[in-house]
Amino acid sequence: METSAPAVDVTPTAWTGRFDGDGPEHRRWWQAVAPHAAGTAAAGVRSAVVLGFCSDAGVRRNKGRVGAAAAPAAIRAALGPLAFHLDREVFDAGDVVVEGDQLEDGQARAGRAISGLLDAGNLTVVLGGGHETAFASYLGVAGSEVLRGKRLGVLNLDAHFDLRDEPVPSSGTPFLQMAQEEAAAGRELQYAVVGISEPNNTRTLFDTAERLGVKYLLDEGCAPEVVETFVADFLAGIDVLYLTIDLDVMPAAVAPGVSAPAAYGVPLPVISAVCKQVAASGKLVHLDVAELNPEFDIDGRTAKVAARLVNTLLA
Ligand SMILES: N=CN[C@@H](CCC(=O)O)C(=O)O
Ligand SMILES: [Mn+2]
Ligand SMILES: [Mn+2]
Repeated sequence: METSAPAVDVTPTAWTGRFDGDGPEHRRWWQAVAPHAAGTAAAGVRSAVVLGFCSDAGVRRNKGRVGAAAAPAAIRAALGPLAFHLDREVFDAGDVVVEGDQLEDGQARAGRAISGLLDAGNLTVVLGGGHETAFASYLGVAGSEVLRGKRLGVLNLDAHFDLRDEPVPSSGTPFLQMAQEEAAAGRELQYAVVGISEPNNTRTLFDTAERLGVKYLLDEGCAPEVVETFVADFLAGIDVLYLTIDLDVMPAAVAPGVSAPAAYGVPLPVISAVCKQVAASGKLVHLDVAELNPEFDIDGRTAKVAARLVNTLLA
């Protein structure tokens, strides 16, 4: 399958990692990932294409701790040394960079790049960026042929609803923006969230979630079997899935490198199980990982978790 190159700001740079040999038995991510423009997909298995979204403009607007613009490079650095056990090819399309406060422009450009990659038959993986990444992802999926006539579901693993009603878009608004776009298109957003922290979402946000018919699980209610049933029920009502992981869904000890670390959080094994479940569903068309802030990461802990989850989702 031929893949077409999206228009991005930064073309892929070399990936690095430990070298144990050139043979496939020694292969690590850094040896397996090829620049997107040079890639062709293996027959039968969708290629994955990684795209960075270097942005913390939305976090800044949302009064958070900025630094997520450096996250795509940090996640690539954490992925590079991992042993490569995947059956699919992986390409790197480079980065879309949000300059200054030009968030809407960056989201639109990333959206076009994602749509092109989806239309070429790829599984797209966006490395955010603050959670404003999610609206870029939505633009990409909604603008793609993969959605035509299909029921879209957005599954967010997050301590926050990100349904803020604000005068300008930010990292706190993407899912309300999606709901508004879907309504304008005569559809209803199918939005579910796993890991909501009650003390970190105001009554207004719960009311908005209720009004929009958002399905959610509180962090304290995320027993493994409960989460599995919740995700299975959500998957049963949709055709195509966009999965977004806000790393602050996990406890601060696991994911310290975020704008808003979680006091409680959903354990990594539960989040990992969700990733396996959605990957096995056959409905996943697009995913992103958001809110990593390398400035606050401890020993690359959060970047390693992000890399591990991306690896799980593509396996
Ligand atoms: N993407 C982040 N969203 C959260 C941040 C909360 C916080 O900074 O405490 C929100 O807007 O609710
Ligand atoms: Mn969050
Ligand atoms: Mn979020």
